Amino acid sequence: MFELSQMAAGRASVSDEGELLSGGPQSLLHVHDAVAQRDFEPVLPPIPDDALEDEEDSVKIVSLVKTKEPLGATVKRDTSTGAIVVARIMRGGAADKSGLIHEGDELKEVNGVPLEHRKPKEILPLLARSKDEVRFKIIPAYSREEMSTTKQKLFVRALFDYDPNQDPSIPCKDAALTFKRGDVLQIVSMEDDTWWQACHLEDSNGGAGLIPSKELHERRVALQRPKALFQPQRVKPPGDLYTLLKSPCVSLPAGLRRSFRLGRKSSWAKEAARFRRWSAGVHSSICPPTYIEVIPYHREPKDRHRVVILVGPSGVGVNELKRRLLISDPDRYGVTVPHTTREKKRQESEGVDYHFVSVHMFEELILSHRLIEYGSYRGHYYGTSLDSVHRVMAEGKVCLLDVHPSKIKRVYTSEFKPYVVFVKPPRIEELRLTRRRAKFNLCCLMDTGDAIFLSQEADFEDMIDLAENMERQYGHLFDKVIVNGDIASAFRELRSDLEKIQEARVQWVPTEWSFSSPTKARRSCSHLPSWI
Ligand SMILES: Nc1ncnc2c1ncn2[C@@H]1O[C@H](COP(=O)(O)OP(=O)(O)OP(=O)(O)O)[C@@H](O)[C@H]1O
Repeated sequence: MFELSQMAAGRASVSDEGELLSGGPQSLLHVHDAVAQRDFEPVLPPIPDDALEDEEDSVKIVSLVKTKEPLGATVKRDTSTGAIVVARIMRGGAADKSGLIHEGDELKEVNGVPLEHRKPKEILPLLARSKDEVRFKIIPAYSREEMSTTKQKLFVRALFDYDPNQDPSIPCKDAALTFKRGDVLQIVSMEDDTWWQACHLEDSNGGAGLIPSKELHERRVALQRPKALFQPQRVKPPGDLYTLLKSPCVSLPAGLRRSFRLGRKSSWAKEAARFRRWSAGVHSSICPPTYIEVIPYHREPKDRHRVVILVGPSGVGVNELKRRLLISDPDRYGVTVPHTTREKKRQESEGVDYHFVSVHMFEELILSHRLIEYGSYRGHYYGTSLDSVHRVMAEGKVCLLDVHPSKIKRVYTSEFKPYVVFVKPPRIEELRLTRRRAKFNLCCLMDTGDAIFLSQEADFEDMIDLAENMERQYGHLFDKVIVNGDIASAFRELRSDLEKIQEARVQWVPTEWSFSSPTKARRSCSHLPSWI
C-alpha cells in the first residue's frame, strides 16, 4: 500500500490538526506555546530549489511510502492548459485514504522529474521506477473544506445490469464496478457528469468503482432506441384503438379469473400491444430506468407485511405463480376479493368469490377513489378495492396483488410498501417450447363455456413485445424480474425471493416513501424526486 509519510508546503499535518482540536484549556496553553515555538510543524522535505516564487503558497509536496497496492488514481492532460491533472481518485484507494491527493490537483513533478510536456501514459513508468517512496509536487485544486462538503451518503438501487467488460467507453476497466439490476449501491462521488463512483453495499470496506452516471446511461439507451423504429412489419398506427384506450374501463380488474383475461386478450389486448409498440417507437420520450434513490427500512415484528404486486403481460403466468404461492403457504399469503356488479352464481359466496354490489355502490367506490383498478366485462363492473388489500394485510398475511403496472402508483405508498415483481416471458424459443409442452396454445376454456383458439405464434410475439414495453415504461418500479421459462424454476425463485424479503433485517425502499403518504409515483424522471 502507499502510505502517507509526510506532507509539506507550510501546513500542519492531519494528525497535528487532530491534536489541536482535542485538548481542553491546558492543552490550549500548551498549543499556544507550541505554536509560538513553531514546533507543531511536521518535518518537511526541503523545498525544491526550482520552486517558483509565486508557486510557494500553493505548491504541496506529498510523499507516499510505496507498497504493492495501487495508488488508486488516474491522471489526464488538461486540454486547455496542457497540465497533467488528477482525473479520478478511487474512493477507498491508497490515494484517497492518504487524504492528500484530490481530483483536479495538478501534478508538477513525480520524484523530482518535471511532468511538463509529458503524456499521461509516461507517468506510470516514473511511479514504477521509484523504490520505497514516491514524491509528488502538486498544485492543489480545492481546499480540504471544500472537498468534505461535497461528500454525502447516497444509496441507490440499480435498475439495469452493468458489465464493464462489455463497455468499450469505460475509461479504465479495472477501476469499474460490475452490478446487476436490483443491487443497492452507495454513491460516493457524482463530481464527474459521465462517470460516478459507487461501491456495493455489502462491500462497503472495498474501494469504489466507476459506474455510468444517470445521464450517460440515458444517452446510451436513447441512441439505441431508433432501432425499434426500423421494424416496418411491426410498427402500425393505432387506428380506432386510441378511442378504446381512452375509455375509462380499459384497465384489468385484479383477482379475476384467468379465463376473463384470456378472453380479453384475444380482443383488444392484441391491438393494444400493437398500439403500444407504435407509440413506444414514435414517442419514445420516456426516461429509461437508471437508478432510484433508496433508504433503509427496518421492519419491526409488529409491522404489516409489504404488499407483493405481480405484473406481467397477459398469459405470461402471473396467475399460475400466484396460485402456486397460495397453495404452498396459505397461512403466509392471501389474495384480495374483488367487487362485481354481476349476479351471484349458485355456487359462489359473498365475500369469498366476490363482493356482489349494486352499480350505484360500485360507482361510489369509483368516485371515492377506493378502487385500485376496475373494468367492465359483458356489461358488468369488476374491480379491486384498497379496502380489500387492507383486509388481507390485517390478517397478518402477505397480500398478493395482480394489477396492470399503470396501477402500481395507486398503492405506491409507505402504507403498502409494495414489492413489485415483474414476470417476464423467456426468449421466444423457450416460450414456444415450454407453453407447447404445457399445451397452453391449444385451447382455453372461458367461464362462459366458450372455447377460444389462440393463434400461438402471434400471441407469443405480442407477449414479448408487451413485456418489453412494460419494462421500458414501468421498469423503475420493479424490484424483481422473474423470467418465467420453466414454471417450476420460476416459482422456486419467486418463493425464495419473497421469503428473503420478509426475513431481511433491512430492506431498501424508495426515499420518497419517507416524505409523505400516500405518495404518487411518477413515471417521468424529471419529476420523480428520488429518481436520480
Ligand atoms: N412457465 C410456464 N410453462 C408452461 N405453461 C405455463 C407457464 N406459466 C404459465 N403457464 C400456463 O399458461 C397459462 C396462462 O397462465 P396464467 O393464467 O398464469 O397467465 P396470466 O399471466 O395470469 O395471464 P391472464 O391474466 O391473461 O390470465 C396457464 O395455463 C398456465 O398454466
